[in-house]
Amino acid sequence: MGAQEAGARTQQEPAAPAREVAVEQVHLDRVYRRLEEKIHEAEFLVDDAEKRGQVGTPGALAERDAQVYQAAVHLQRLNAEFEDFLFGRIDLLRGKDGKRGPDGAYTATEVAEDAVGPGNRAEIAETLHIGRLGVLDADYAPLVIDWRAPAAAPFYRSTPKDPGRVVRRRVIRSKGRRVLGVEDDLMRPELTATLDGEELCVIGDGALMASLGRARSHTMRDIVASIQAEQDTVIRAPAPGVTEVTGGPGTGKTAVALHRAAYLLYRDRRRYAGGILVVSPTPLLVSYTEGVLPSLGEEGQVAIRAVGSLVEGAEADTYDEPAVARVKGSSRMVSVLRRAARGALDLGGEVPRSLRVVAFGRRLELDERELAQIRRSVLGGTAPLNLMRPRARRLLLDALWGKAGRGRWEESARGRHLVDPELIAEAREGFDEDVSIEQEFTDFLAAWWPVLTPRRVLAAMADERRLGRWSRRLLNQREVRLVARSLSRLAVDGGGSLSVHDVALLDELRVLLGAPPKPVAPREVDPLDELTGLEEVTTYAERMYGGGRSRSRAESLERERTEYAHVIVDEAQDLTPMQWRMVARRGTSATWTIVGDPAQSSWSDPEEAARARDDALGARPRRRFTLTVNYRNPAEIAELADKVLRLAMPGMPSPSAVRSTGVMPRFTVAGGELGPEVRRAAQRLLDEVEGTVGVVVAMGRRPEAREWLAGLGDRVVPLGSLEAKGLEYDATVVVSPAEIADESPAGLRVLYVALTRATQQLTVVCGERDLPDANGVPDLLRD
Ligand SMILES: Nc1ncnc2c1ncn2[C@@H]1O[C@H](COP(=O)(O)OP(=O)(O)OP(=O)(O)O)[C@@H](O)[C@H]1O
Repeated sequence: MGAQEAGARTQQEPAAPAREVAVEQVHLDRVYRRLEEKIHEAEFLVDDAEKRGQVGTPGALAERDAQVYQAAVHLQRLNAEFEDFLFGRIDLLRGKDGKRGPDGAYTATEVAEDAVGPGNRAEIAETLHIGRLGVLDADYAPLVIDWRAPAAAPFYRSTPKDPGRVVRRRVIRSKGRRVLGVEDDLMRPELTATLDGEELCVIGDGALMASLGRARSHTMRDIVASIQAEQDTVIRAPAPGVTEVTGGPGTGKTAVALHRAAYLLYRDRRRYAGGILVVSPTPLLVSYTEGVLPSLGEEGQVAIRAVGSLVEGAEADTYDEPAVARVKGSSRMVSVLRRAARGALDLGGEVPRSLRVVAFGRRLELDERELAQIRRSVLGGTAPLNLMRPRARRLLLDALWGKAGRGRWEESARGRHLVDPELIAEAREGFDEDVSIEQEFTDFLAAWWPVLTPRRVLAAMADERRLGRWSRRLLNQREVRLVARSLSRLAVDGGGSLSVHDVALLDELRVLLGAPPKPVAPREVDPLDELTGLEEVTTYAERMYGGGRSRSRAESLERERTEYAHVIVDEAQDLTPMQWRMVARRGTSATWTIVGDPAQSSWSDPEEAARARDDALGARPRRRFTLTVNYRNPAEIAELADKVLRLAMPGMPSPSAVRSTGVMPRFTVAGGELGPEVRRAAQRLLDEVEGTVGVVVAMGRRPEAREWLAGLGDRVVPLGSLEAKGLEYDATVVVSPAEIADESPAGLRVLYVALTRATQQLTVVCGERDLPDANGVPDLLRD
């Protein structure tokens, strides 16, 4: 259903809602009765499965797990008492053909020619209930259709303009086993449709509005009961290549991306057992969204990671100042790091100028010139630095052997020559062994070609002079100073706190250095891996019954995983070129879904980022979609934010807000100190809304903001402007628009993000720089 084109509603008699709730209650009771039957079966199967498991053949194991899986799924669903296990229903006209799909529903999407009779009268031919999981009755008729099944698509796609077979679309609200209410949309108001001889009635104001009005909590909810047609097209888009989605704030990009992950797993579980990676801009957005997939019944195969946590063992906990971030994120860093990796060979303390060893009773020496030549020759290759080390060692030994050999040759002139190649090879082997274990040789190698870690090289870049050398003609002096200073918080070995942008640099260095891989425990051979479509069996069954062993196996597999079958990038407009490279490494043969909004980009050079994104995606075919409706902000807030959009990106269309609250944004001016005014504004909003209040300040103000708001309780969240990305609150306080806008070259776009976080109310507090007019409206928000 298009949000703008909600289906018509007719006046209903007063008893109708209760009657319709009772009708749905009857159906839900049937569903639960069926699930209870399945539970009894399940208990028997689990019991039986344990016995089969002891047989231990792959076939028996597979069968056991398949049985346990079926049982486990139903048990889990029933016991979890999902708030809305069953949430939808569609009443359909007869379709063109009489074929049924595997879920028992008719497959036709077009209406049969004779489905509508004279006087626009029609009989409902099929009623389908849609839920989080498919349930069949004992005769294999569908009691509930899985929301991702093709038969459920009309629930999301049908609009009054293009209704297909749907006459009435109903959203059912339930809690546990109790139906609480229904909301209907009529897709074919011109019809007089009957179901079992009774006229169809239409209840409520539509599900979408009901859901949008609800108070927000600290976690995102799934939107499975009210996905809109344009969103559904994205969720169900074919997997191959790249699906690119753009849309303004609040158009559901994040929600759609997460539902798409669940959909892809449903459609092709075997392929996506390779893992789906969701890259999110901040840890806050990760914790805000990570509940959605479990609520859709999917969690095992999907990793939601902040862009600063993509490298194992490197968890970013700080943000760089915009000017530093701008350099660290730029693709110029690729060349800087390449030079740094090579230059870091001289980091091993005092680098020896010559190599002296004793072998075959002689003193052998390689001088500075000879050593430099060997190094040049090794560095002529393209292998990662640490992986070049064996070759460097070999060339040193060759050179030393050459010298030892000359002496031998001289001896041979006195009649003791070695000409037999086998003897020569033997002598050489002995020579290598002798030299390699000599302390002088091993000490020399450790200092002359040290094993380098990414962190150590990064820390070495904190030396301004050294970094200046490595970035000659790539960075200017000021940029060198900024980067070096920001890295000075790292210890010499690279230990210490990392910024979000450092992590992409570390990942690049990891590739350049080829850091020796950590020894990994051999992966157990799992007979189920060989069997079509049964991967989920282990996941579920083990989660339910397997206990510690299986969980730790799954966790360790997840940790080992560096490549994914599908990569979803949320807030893609914010990835820097260096971050694109890092993400691309995790999906070299993946299919991709990328969602973002250029108008919300906090990256200063969008064109550079676009080039990096093109490189990351390569020649994969792209499919583009635009989402056009803002489900988050009321029109009053969206209109205010539009003023900043016009300044930040003139000509950029803004999404249309789907609802209006009649409550205008409020403006206040802090006289002198900001703190007391911000606290007052937050307190007032706390009294006015039920859920959360976000207080957005410039990044540099974060510590102060925490103090201003201390003691107001956990419904209030202080946030830096960059941390507000993707989040939403019932009400927001935006503190000093001018400060936020001035903080970086992309400041106006960051301000646009800050202004579009509220679902109900917005207060803008002006500080010294905002130049408020008589009504307290800052200059950036005036017409
Ligand atoms: N079809 C829908 N039904 C109900 N709620 C919806 C629907 N689509 C989106 N929403 C709600 O609208 C809000 C905005 O969604 P979401 O955060 O996914 O938007 P976004 O496009 O990612 O926004 P931004 O670009 O600002 O981060 C969320 O609360 C989401 O649950």
